[in-house]
Amino acid sequence: MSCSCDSGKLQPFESGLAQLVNAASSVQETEVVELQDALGRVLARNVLSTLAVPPADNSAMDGYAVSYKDLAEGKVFQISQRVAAGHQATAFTQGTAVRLFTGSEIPEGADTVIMQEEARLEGEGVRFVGKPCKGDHIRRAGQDISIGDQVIMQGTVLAPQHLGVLASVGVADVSVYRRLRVAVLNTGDELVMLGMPCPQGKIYNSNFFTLSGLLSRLGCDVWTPGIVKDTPEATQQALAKAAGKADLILSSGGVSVGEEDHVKSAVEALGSLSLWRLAIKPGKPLAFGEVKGTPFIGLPGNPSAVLVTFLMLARPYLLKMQGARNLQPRQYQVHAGFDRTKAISRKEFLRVTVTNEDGKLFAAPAHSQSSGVLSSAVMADGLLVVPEQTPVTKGDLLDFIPFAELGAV
Ligand SMILES: Nc1nc2c(c(=O)[nH]1)N[C@H]1C(S)=C(S)[C@@H](COP(=O)(O)OP(=O)(O)OC[C@H]3O[C@@H](n4cnc5c(N)ncnc54)[C@H](O)[C@@H]3O)O[C@H]1N2
Ligand code: MOO
Repeated sequence: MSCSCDSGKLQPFESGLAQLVNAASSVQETEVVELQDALGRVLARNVLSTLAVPPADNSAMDGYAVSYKDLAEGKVFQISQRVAAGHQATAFTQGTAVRLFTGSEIPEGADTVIMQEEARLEGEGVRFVGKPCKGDHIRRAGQDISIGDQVIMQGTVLAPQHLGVLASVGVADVSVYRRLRVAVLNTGDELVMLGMPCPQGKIYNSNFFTLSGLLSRLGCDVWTPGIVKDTPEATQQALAKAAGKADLILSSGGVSVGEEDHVKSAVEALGSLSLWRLAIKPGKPLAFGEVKGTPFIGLPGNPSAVLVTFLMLARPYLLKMQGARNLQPRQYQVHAGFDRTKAISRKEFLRVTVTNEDGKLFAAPAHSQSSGVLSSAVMADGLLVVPEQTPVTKGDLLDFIPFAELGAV
C-alpha cells in the first residue's frame, strides 16, 4: 500500500476514506442473542418471515362488520355477534351486523367495516348513516408482512423498529456479529484522568470520554491501558499491549510533527503506516496502519479533531468491521447562512446549527471552529461540509450531516 506519509502532501479526504474502508475486514464470528439484547447489533443473517402479519383480515376501527351488498338506506341491522380482538368469530349470518373492535378478526362473509361514529343504535339493532365503500376499514391478512418475505437484511444495524418487526414475526432471538473490542490510547504528559487532582499545566483527559461514548453508541467494547506518557518507550509499550487485546487500536494525540509526538514512529517501529495526513480540517494528521497485525487508527489530539475524524473516518471503518451494510451517513443539502471569502486547501467539517427561515434551512457556524474547542460541538446540530478551495456565499447549498445520522446523540 502506498503511503503519503513523508511526501509532505496531504491526501484528499475521499481517497483516504476509501483506503480505510477497503482495508477494513469484517468479523466473521457470530452469536445468537435474545431480541431484547439485540438493539444496535448487526444482523448476521437475512430473516425471512414464517408468519403473515396480520395473520387474518381484521378491523382497523371500533365499529360493525357487514356484507356490503346488505346495505340499504335506513335499514336496521340485527347485531348477530360480538367479536373482541383476540377472540374467535362464529359463522356470519348474512343480513346482520357484527359488533367488533380494532384488531377483531372479520368473520368470513362480512366485507366492510363501518366505524361506530357512523352507527345509530335502534333498540336491539343498529342503523348506519353515511356512505361506506366496499372493503372500508379492513386490514388484509399479510398486508404488513407475507409468509416468506425477507423482513430484515443481513448487515442491518438493529434499531428499535427492527426489533418490533422481528417480534411481529415471532423471532425471539437473532444471529448477530460479535462485538468489536477497541483499545483506546490517549497520549500526552499533560493529561490526567477524572477523579485525580488537575495541577497547573495539566488538563483532564476528555478524549477518552468522547471516544468511549462514540464507541458505545456503535456497540463496541472499550479497553484502555490508561493515559500514555509522551515517550517512545511508553508509546510502544501501550501499542504492543493493545495489539494483543483488540480488533482495532484507536489513539488520540501524538500524531503531529512535534518532538513529543511519538505515535507515528512507534507504529512504524512495531508495524507499518499506510496513511498519514489528510486534507481535512479539523483532523489533518490522521494516521492509519497496523501494529503487530492489529489495525490502528491514530486520531489527532485536539478534542474537536477527535470527534470529527472519528465520525467521518473511524466510524465507517468500524461499521465495515462489524459487518454493517450502510457505512455512510445520509447527508442533506442546506443553505450556508454565512459568507466566507477565504477558500482553504483542506475540506472543512464545520460544527453548525441549522435553523428554518421561511421554509429554507440555513446553517450557521458554531461560535468557535478551533479544533481545540469542543464546546462548540455541544451547541451544534451536525457537520457542514465545505469542499476544499471553495469560498462560501450566503445561500450556497452545502452538504450537512446531522449528528443523529452519525450516532453522536
Ligand atoms: N508544527 C506543526 N504543528 C502542528 C501541526 C502541524 O502541521 N505542524 N498540526 C496541528 C494540527 S492540525 C493538529 S490537529 C494537532 C494534532 O497534534 P497531535 O495529534 O500530535 O496531538 P497533541 O499534540 O498530542 O495534542 C493536541 C492538543 O490536544 C490536546 N489533547 C491531546 N489529548 C487530549 C485528551 N485526551 N483530552 C483532551 N485534550 C487532549 C493537547 O493537550 C493539545 O492541546 O497538531 C497541530 N500542530
Ligand atoms: O487538523 Mo487540526 O485538527 O486542524 O487542528
